[in-house]
Amino acid sequence: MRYISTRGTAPTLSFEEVLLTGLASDGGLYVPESLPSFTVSELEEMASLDYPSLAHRILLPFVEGAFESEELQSIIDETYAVFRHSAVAPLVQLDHNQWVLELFHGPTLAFKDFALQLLGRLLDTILKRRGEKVVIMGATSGDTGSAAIAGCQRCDNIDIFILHPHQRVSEVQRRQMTTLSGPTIHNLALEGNFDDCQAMVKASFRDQSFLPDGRSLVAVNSINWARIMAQIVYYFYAGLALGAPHRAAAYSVPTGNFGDIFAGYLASKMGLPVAQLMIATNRNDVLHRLLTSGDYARQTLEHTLSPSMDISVSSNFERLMFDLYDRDGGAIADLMAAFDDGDIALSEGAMANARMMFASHRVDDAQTLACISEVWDKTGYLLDPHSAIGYAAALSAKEKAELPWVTLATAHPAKFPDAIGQASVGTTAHLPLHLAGLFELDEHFDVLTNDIAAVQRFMSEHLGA
Ligand SMILES: Cc1ncc(COP(=O)(O)O)c(C=O)c1O
Ligand SMILES: N[C@@H](CCOP(=O)(O)O)C(=O)O
Repeated sequence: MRYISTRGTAPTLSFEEVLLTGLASDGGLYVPESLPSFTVSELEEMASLDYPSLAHRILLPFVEGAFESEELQSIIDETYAVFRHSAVAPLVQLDHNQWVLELFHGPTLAFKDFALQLLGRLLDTILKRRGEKVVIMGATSGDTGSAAIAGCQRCDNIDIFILHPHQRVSEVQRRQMTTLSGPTIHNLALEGNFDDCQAMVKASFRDQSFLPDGRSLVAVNSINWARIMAQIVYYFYAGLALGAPHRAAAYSVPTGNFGDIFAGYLASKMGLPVAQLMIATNRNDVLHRLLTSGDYARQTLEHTLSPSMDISVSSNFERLMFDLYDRDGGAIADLMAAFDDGDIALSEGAMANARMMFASHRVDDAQTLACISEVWDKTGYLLDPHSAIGYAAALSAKEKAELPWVTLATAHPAKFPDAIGQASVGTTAHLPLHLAGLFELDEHFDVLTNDIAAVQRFMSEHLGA
């Protein structure tokens, strides 16, 4: 399997090379040159597989050349054995035709664990094999940070720097990152928002000259293909449980950086029957406005009750645009250059293609709280604010109400006690036992100004030998 850049001019890479990188050298994102796909009879046979076996079946073609079949299976088995639910990604039915896919049973209570527990293990194996040290740099609006640290802290050959927006993540999210300490783990609280953190990470990947010789950056954000790849699996797992390949389901996905929903799009291209992908956004609704108007216009970032989705530049949308423009890297390079300078309008053909698969819905804070409280009153099920946005969006799809809808429950409600409190449901969500002492542990983080030179100076001064 080879990987190509969405902007057409960077060299094609192997899986091992893609895992060890972030942005392509032309500024694009890597995608597989071609996708594996499954026939109806293969899908029928896959329907009986447990999560780790299904993951192996789906991921093996993507890692070709880097991992043999048995080695991959043992890494996958180890990865999902740390999840607290034996089904790994259980489906819970809340109403007629309404399911939630619980993606929060990993160590840090968010869907990020599915990919980052795996990525950490794949990276560790490759770095040991190559005898190399790398520097991990990531941006988080709350969940990627702790999942990346938890996933990669086993790696001997890394230093890890995670940027989060100062005072813009929940206290539980912050503590989950900042209490994971060690000489190679660095949490940087940036006096800015998530877009600033993400822009700094991307700029650092483009010019890595601030690092000492021999070191290079590896991404843990969804710009790294390995993140997307691992997230494809749970769409198959849910779809097969609900009758695929003979019945199609629709998926509602709380969306920020467009990585999770892009994995659903890939699942459909690989043969899973997907009736619709619903982009569920909070007030930061760039993608909802794009789908409605065709204009891809920047927006001032707002702080909401669903902080992990407080994102206005969705990295992975570029991967979808690449397909919408018939994989024409030159066209994407031109569009992204124009987007750097302002707003862009997508062609009618591209928008028509996008609307064949995607719908969108925007949910504000008041609607989020109303959804948490209505679902609690009706079913006794407590949604976190991000999952509530997904659920409210699924319910909004009235003309498709005959479909089975799967809302991706992307985080555990205990990560957001303030929002749950505001929903006045008369209950609280408890942290699982392994995090019960979170509020007693010491925190370690440095507050830095919103200045890339300051961040890069900090990094080069704090790199291990
Ligand atoms: C809890 C939660 N829900 C939804 C999202 C949005 O997912 P994506 O960025 O892949 O669109 C995030 C952040 O990525 C998140 O942490
Ligand atoms: N919502 C994320 C933001 C980073 O997105 P990623 O999927 O590209 O890592 C977070 O919680 O950190």
